[in-house]
Amino acid sequence: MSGARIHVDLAVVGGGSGGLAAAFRAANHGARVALLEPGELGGTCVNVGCVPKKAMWLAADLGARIGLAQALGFPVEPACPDWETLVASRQRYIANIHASYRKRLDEAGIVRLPARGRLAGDGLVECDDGTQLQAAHILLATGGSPVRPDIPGVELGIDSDGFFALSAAPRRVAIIGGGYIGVELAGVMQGLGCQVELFVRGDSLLKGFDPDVVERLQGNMHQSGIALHFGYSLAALEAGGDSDGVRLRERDGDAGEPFDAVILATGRRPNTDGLGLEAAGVRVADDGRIEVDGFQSTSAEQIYAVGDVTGRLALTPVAIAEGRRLMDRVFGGEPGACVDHGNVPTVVFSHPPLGRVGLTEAEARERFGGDAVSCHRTTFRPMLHALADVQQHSMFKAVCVGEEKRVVGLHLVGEAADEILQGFAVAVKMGATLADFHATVAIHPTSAEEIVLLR
Ligand SMILES: Cc1cc2nc3c(=O)[nH]c(=O)nc-3n(C[C@H](O)[C@H](O)[C@H](O)COP(=O)(O)OP(=O)(O)OC[C@H]3O[C@@H](n4cnc5c(N)ncnc54)[C@H](O)[C@@H]3O)c2cc1C
Ligand SMILES: NC(=O)c1ccc[n+]([C@@H]2O[C@H](COP(=O)([O-])OP(=O)(O)OC[C@H]3O[C@@H](n4cnc5c(N)ncnc54)[C@H](O)[C@@H]3O)[C@@H](O)[C@H]2O)c1
Repeated sequence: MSGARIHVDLAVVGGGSGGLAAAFRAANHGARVALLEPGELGGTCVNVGCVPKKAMWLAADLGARIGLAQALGFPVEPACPDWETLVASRQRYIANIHASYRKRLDEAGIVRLPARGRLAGDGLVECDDGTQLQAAHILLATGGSPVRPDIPGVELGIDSDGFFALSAAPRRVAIIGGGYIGVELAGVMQGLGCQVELFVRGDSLLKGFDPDVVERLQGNMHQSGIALHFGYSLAALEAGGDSDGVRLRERDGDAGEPFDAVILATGRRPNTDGLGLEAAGVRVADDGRIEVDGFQSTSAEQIYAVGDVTGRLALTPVAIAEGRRLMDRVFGGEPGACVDHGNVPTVVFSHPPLGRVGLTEAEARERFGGDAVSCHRTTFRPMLHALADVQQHSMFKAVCVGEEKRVVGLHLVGEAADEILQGFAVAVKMGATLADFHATVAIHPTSAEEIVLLR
């Protein structure tokens, strides 16, 4: 392909969740599509995000269940998994996804270019292998990358990409950052037999989630043996001296004992470097994200962006939905097609998982006024944990508005919260009231029934 100029209806820059979904949908509408991806197909989610994370989470969850099984009389001993076997099975799963994408792209007639692209103006996309794409429409779906704090010794740490490249389990691990990734990796690594300490700047984990369920999660994480350090200000990473380890130095404090690995989970930023955005007239916000309107259009004609590069909700299903709806609009004859970013459910794959859909109590009070809001909570021990006499509790909370008690927020933490939330998200999106929940007969005995029984 090198040196060739290819004419297409759509050039997709980035073959992650959003780019692939858009490419398939556009091809389905009859468009001629080319997709540029210099790395593995599937982007962050498939290669260094949701998929490998969930594989490790499932393994950690299994480990906890071996302990529960033992308590119920099964003749088994909790043990750490063989890391190599676990990673090999994870990577086999991912290789199958790559193969499936390649096959689907070929079947859809989408031109696949293993190259990095940049905008060259007037509908032209230049690829780093010399190919030029002349496109009627261009979609930017370049995702994001981890950011590291600007401190001395930062290169001694690894980020989430580095976590997925580990060839063995570290014994002692420090994780910096109390967002999604910090919390998820803390639970995963503790569950896989590492000794985890989580260092957080603020006074709680998961800012933006409902504080009641977060507090319950913190209790469960502490119970599982994770050491939580709040109000921690990291000043530097230092080589561990005689050992191979890495020490954390706190601002105005001492460097502690060395860790075998330090994971920096301090946020992500959109991938826009070298994309030629300015010259093409694509406006970039101060924080580096590509600005788009509600229809995914950028400030430049016929150039669109979806997913993490737009810096809105950095979730795979959001990137996919944005890509599909955009292509329904551009090639599918649906001029009003766009994504409703309200009531998007999300789950943090902590141990146990924590999920939300809709507003937190504080957000509801601000939007509707304090008097209009009522909250309904339950805390309980799931049956399996009670049987095994494990002190892990679930907490479910509904935030309701008005006399009719419309449910505007649902916040769950506890076993199976990840699977329970999806169906209830449909109900919240449809405007269900607490009375609708009560009118639904419970499924007994389950954790989910606690939601339709909330008082
Ligand atoms: C550790 C981790 C766990 C996560 N877990 C979850 C989860 O459980 N659930 C969930 O919903 N979300 C999760 N996410 C978020 C999710 O992965 C992202 O929201 C999603 O991948 C965004 O998709 P995207 O298409 O915008 O970008 P990406 O999937 O990042 O794809 C962008 C692609 O663009 C390519 N690219 C970049 N620059 C260029 C260029 N110039 N030319 C051509 N190609 C280029 C990149 O190589 C990449 O493949 C997780 C993220 C991380 C990091
Ligand atoms: N289960 C999921 O759906 C899932 C999982 C992982 C990631 N994601 C997506 O990816 C996005 C990025 O995740 P993330 O965890 O990287 O970001 P995040 O914004 O959720 O968390 C980053 C954390 O790092 C902290 N931090 C930043 N700089 C720091 C510093 N110098 N020292 C100490 N702490 C510092 C922040 O206070 C914050 O708590 C999420 O917002 C989410 O949308 C989703």
